[in-house]
Amino acid sequence: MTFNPDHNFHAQTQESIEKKESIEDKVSTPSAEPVQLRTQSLDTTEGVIDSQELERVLDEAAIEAAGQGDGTSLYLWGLIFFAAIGGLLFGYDTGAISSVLVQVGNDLDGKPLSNGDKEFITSALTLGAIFAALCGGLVADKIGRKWTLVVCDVLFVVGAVVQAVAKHKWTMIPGRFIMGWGVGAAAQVVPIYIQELAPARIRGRLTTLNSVAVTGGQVIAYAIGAGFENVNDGWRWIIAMGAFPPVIQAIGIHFFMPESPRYLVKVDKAGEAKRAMRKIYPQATEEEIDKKIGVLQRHIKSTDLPILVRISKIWTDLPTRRATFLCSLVLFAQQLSGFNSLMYYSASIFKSAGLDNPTATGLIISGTNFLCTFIAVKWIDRFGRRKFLLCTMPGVIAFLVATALVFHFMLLKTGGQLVENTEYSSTLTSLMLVFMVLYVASYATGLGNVPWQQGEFFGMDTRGVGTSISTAVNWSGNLMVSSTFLQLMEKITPSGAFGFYAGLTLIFLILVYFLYPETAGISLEEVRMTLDGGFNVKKSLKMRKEKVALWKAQAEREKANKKQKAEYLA
Ligand SMILES: O[C@H]1[C@H](O)[C@@H](O)[C@H](O)[C@@H](O)[C@H]1O
Repeated sequence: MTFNPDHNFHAQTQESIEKKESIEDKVSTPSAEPVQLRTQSLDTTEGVIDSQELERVLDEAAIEAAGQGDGTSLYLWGLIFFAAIGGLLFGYDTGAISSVLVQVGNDLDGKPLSNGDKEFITSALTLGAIFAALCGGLVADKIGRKWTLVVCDVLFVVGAVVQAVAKHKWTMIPGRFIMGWGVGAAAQVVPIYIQELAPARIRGRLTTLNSVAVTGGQVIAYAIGAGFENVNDGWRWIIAMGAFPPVIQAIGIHFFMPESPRYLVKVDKAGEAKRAMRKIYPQATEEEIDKKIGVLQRHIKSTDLPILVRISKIWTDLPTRRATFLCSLVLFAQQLSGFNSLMYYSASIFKSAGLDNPTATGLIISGTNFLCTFIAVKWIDRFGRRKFLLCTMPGVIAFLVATALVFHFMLLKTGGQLVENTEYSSTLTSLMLVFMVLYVASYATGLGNVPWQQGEFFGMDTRGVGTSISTAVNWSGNLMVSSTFLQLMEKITPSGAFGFYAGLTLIFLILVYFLYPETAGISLEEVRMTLDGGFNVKKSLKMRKEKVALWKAQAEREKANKKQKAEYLA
């Protein structure tokens, strides 16, 4: 048989068009039979189908057929940039506190802050964020994603101004509490907005951009903090600077950002949704846009249950209960591994340890966290979420223990406590820094990022409620660490505090090993099937193994095809 180099490509395109048409037929024909797709059947008539999966296939088919790259447009990137300012502010406002605490001196109430005051100020933001996480999703459903972001911007600005002009602790604390509402709501809404805009094929990757924005915001906060280290009232400027990005975002929202098409369809504004879609997908035909709107309408109809029903499903529907438990577990583990004790108080620790530029040194911590986030973003899908956690959590434990040991020897001469103005061994101080950096690197590649992939554990109808609960659990863990760390160091010494986090992380590692299934590369439908009847870790690993074998075979085939084509052309 003679080889026709174009044969495979025509066949593929034809196949994808056929696949797309057959799926679209099913979508627009309520009485149609279930479609056999990939490894599972999707019943569009009962609303069993996960529309993300369906959308993904539609996107893929449309893109493959039209040969249009990954389906993104400059406009879409612009939208994601403006939305990610919310993540940047989350990072900036949580990261800035580290330098603020060491620079505030006697500026509040004319006396230095006690450890309790520092913890109170820091955790006021976290407390606000817990409340906001619980109701951010509901507000976004009521007034839309775009206007919720505007509300966040207002909260960011008001919170920043109140803190920047504060003369008393009791002005500073409410200012941070208000800001916390902005942070918590933005943390909830930005990923939702990005997810609803992004083409399904790169949705996961675009969502992790939010993590990049958060950790990037923390680096910027540390860098600005270091810049203002020796400036009079510098801490007020550090906080005040957090008031500018929200203004830029609000302008972007006003002139540039459309409401999420999904939300528009939900509130019966299909015309506006179409206009938004046309801008987001300039390469799509009018027919494709109509089909996408059809998918959204059908899907919203099948998943738009009353809020009380959705909340009760978290408990009554067993796979959803397990999903909520698992997501809360790893998001709690993320916080109780103690990372934010460094994010919030590293400058205070470094100052007590006698380092000259504590905030600038802290940049190593936030910088490592930021850079290692990219490792997670790049490899998370290929390597697998479970594997990432199981490989990095032992590193977190080991380097926490190592840090605790170094502290133990370093602080022998001051009775185990960090005492300011003491000359500590420079070798041990450097070793402390090295182990802290390694600890942060292990944290950021696993625990810092993997738990935020939580959305894939839930069905569309419970995703909002389920992730609100687990996000609130995350902020609660954050509150526990931020409101106790300094006193914990006082009571059980720094070495005891880090050892304590190591012990907690070990317990979480054991739980992850026995309970956390692999979700990478498994379709959303399959993830839910995995949680049916138990946590089914083994089943999920088997499924993934089969998938990986399938991909490998496919990759081999593609390679052989390419080789054959190259040989033919030669
Ligand atoms: O994933 C993020 C990230 O690791 C941040 O650096 C940390 O401050 C947050 O608490 C966490 O949720």
